[in-house]
Amino acid sequence: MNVIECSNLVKRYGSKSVLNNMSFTIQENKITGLIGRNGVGKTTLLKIIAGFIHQTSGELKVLGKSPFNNLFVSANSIFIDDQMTLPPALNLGQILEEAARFYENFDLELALRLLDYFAIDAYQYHNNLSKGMTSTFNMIFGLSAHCALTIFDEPTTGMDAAVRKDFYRALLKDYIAFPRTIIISSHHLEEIEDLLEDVMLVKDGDIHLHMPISELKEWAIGVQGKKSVVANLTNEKDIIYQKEVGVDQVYAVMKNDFEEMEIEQARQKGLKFSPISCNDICVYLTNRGKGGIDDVFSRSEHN
Ligand SMILES: Nc1ncnc2c1ncn2[C@@H]1O[C@H](COP(=O)(O)OP(=O)(O)OP(=O)(O)O)[C@@H](O)[C@H]1O
Repeated sequence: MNVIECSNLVKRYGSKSVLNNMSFTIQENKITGLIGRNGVGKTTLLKIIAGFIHQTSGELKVLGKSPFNNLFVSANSIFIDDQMTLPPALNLGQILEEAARFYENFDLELALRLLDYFAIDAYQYHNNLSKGMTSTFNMIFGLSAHCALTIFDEPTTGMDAAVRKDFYRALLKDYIAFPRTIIISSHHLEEIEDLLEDVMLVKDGDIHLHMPISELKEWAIGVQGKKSVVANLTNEKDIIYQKEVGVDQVYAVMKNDFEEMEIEQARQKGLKFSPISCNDICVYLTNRGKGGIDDVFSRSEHN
């Protein structure tokens, strides 16, 4: 079953177009990573899915319903980010108790055990928490809600490395015990890739790539060697990244659609092949085409 069905989704803020004709589906009980550069529209998309804001046009069904202002979607989904506003008059323990009354499958016992593990006092108030503790509490809230659709928008903001690691482990353990559809947006693909089943890469207001992480791991290949030999091999291929690595030597990254035999022949001509991490593939694919940061400095050095 598809938990999310989205076709030709458009979102504009005034004259600014953020999502352009986006179409995709997300199946039930999968963990999907939403990846993209700053400002590409990840939060906008997630807020539309959660029913917080309305799309400008296009069709969106979440759990079979149009999500905007829909009580069924609200009761069966949760959106966690670092801007969550929770009742200021209630302490953390009381907030969790109230949440347990709203969300049918809320695991209050788990929430209290996690609170205790992360040394967060249940009598504290949300407004008084540090940045990292706020994210940790929000994560506990989102995890314990056990909603059919759970959305984490950059959930680890402010968390230290140890807490981040614990969070991902808790998420995985809880997902195994209670499978559900989870979307995580993050800038740290390398940290979450072991958790993910699918990756959705957003670029220019559209889904640039949507595939299982296992396929993404083999999607690209790096080749290094003499410029003319590399050029011969990569002729007519879409190079997604290239840099000079010495005198007459170049390193290039491209989609891996080579036959085994082509690679073997190229090796015999002195070329070296290497795998590319999922994180690097996403960085290369979402490059803004303005060169690297070094170019900014080399231009000012030349002035
Ligand atoms: N309420 C709003 N009014 C006007 N523009 C907005 C509004 N919310 C977001 N935007 C703009 O829409 C674009 C996408 O923002 P969004 O927060 O969805 O990006 P993002 O991919 O989540 O970014 P980041 O990775 O930095 O969190 C940005 O250019 C942002 O300035």
